[in-house]
Amino acid sequence: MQVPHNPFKASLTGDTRYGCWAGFATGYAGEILATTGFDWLLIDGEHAPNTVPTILGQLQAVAAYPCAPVVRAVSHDPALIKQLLDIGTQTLMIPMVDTAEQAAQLVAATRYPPQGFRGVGGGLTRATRWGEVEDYMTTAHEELCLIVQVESRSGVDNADAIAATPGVDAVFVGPFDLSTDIGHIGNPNHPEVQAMIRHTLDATRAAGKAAGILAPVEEDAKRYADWGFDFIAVGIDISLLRQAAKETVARYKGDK
Ligand SMILES: O=C(O)C(=O)C[C@H](O)[C@@H](O)CO
Repeated sequence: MQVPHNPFKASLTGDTRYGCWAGFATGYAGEILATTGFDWLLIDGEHAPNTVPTILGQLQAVAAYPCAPVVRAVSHDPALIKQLLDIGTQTLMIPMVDTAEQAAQLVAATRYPPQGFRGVGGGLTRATRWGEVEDYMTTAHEELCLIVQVESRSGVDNADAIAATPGVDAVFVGPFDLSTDIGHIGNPNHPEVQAMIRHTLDATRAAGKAAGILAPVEEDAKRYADWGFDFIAVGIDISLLRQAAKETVARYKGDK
């Protein structure tokens, strides 16, 4: 058996890929989303109540569908990264990357020696399909996609070097953290934030890498698509459910 193909990595640039944030932390909800036509799903280990076993369940639940799972870790911890890769994560997103040195460390955490320092799980892991992928250790990196999040003033200042780091496949702007970091709390549309988002996009594309962003408001998502963002999360499952529930109840009970 060969290491599974990663269609998300293969299609990083080209047509804009539309995704949804998956925050319910269950395979059942993830599987529903995977059947709706989104190109990718963000299984959120940063702000949703996920653990390694709940993320595993979601990877298994969506595996049958043409909807690529992207797993976001809660930290830069190499031990956690090792576990996420071992359960079969092939597209990994890491939040709060501020420097090229951090980016290089993250790449190293995803690579076996001598390129990095990932520990060997071998036949114990879903990543190797319990040993069936015999050349996993020499081929895993080819199908692994590392996305780093730029979401602070220092990250934007260092965006060129972060994006150019070998082994970084894409940069994902976190507009809410970025706006908050620079003092425009929760206001990604402030002109200063918009200029920083545009700068990060330009730096990423100049490095030949793909750029992504979260944009749950349609007008914003369309603007970012026009700017050239390659992958955009246009929905958040929890907000979608809440909004639909509120609209439904309002139809019967009014806005009381
Ligand atoms: O800063 C951002 O924007 C993100 O990184 C996304 C948020 O963390 C997400 O949880 C939605 O608020």
